[in-house]
Amino acid sequence: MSQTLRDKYQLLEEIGRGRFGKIFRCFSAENGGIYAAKVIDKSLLEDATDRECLENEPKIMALLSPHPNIVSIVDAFDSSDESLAIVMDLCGSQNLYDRIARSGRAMAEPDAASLMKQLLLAVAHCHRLGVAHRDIKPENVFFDLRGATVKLGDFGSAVWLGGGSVTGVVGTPYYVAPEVLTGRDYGEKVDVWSCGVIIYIMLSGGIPPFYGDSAEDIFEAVVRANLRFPPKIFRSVSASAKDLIRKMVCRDASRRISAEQALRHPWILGEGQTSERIA
Ligand SMILES: Nc1ncnc2c1ncn2[C@@H]1O[C@H](COP(=O)(O)OP(=O)(O)OP(=O)(O)O)[C@@H](O)[C@H]1O
Repeated sequence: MSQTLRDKYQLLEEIGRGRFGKIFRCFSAENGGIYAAKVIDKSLLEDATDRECLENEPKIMALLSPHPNIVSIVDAFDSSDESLAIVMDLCGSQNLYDRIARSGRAMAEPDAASLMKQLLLAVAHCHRLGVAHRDIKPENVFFDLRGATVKLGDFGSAVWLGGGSVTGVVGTPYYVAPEVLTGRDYGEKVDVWSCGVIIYIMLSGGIPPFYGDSAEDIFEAVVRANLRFPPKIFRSVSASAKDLIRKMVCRDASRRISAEQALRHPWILGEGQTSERIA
């Protein structure tokens, strides 16, 4: 008989809930480690796409692990029709969304550049292995337990592209790239767009570049892709940061820079320390 989650791990308290399951802190008697266990109740998976995505999640995490800026998978248990459990790195309780929301003001450029560099290292690793995350947003950017290292998580929407492209609307309104919404084939550059939106939000103190009162209004603004830097908000933001955002939040995916190229941009290389402050 195959081993179950509870044979190997002691489940401790619940630390989070997703659409299909719960996250627990857990203890391994075998190595004394403390991890996070995501337990998915398969009966809650309504359609075939959800089922496919969730069954893909541990496979994609295994392909990407280990990487210092990605939540690594440690173990997985699949009881074919009841539940799926993923044991992974335990992250701190604050994600990037909480950090932005709690501070209530624009993040200093060196802090934003240091976080973005780590996120781009994770994204470039995914892309090198043919994986697009497809749901990069501050809520999925976790930190290690010390709160120092970025860990990209939640690969529930990720897809293996294998050098090709896919279709299908996946993602979260503020962060989704226009080519996802227009129904065309798209590739891994959708993640670069989302990272560019995150830089904008970090440097604006929480204001997204494309917004509206409903999901439809946000989608329309995304498809128009009219990127602006209101002087009231961006007056003290460096020209270098804006240049990088423009190159990442670029409507034409073929002209949009890659994650590798973004890592070589002066704002990232100089860790957000720019001498100029011209609009
Ligand atoms: N590795 C982890 N370490 C610590 N906490 C985690 C970890 N993974 C998830 N969590 C916590 O559990 C919550 C739910 O995570 P999960 O990835 O299942 O779902 P979600 O992204 O909210 O939902 P969805 O099911 O829509 O993808 C997170 O917001 C976070 O607070």
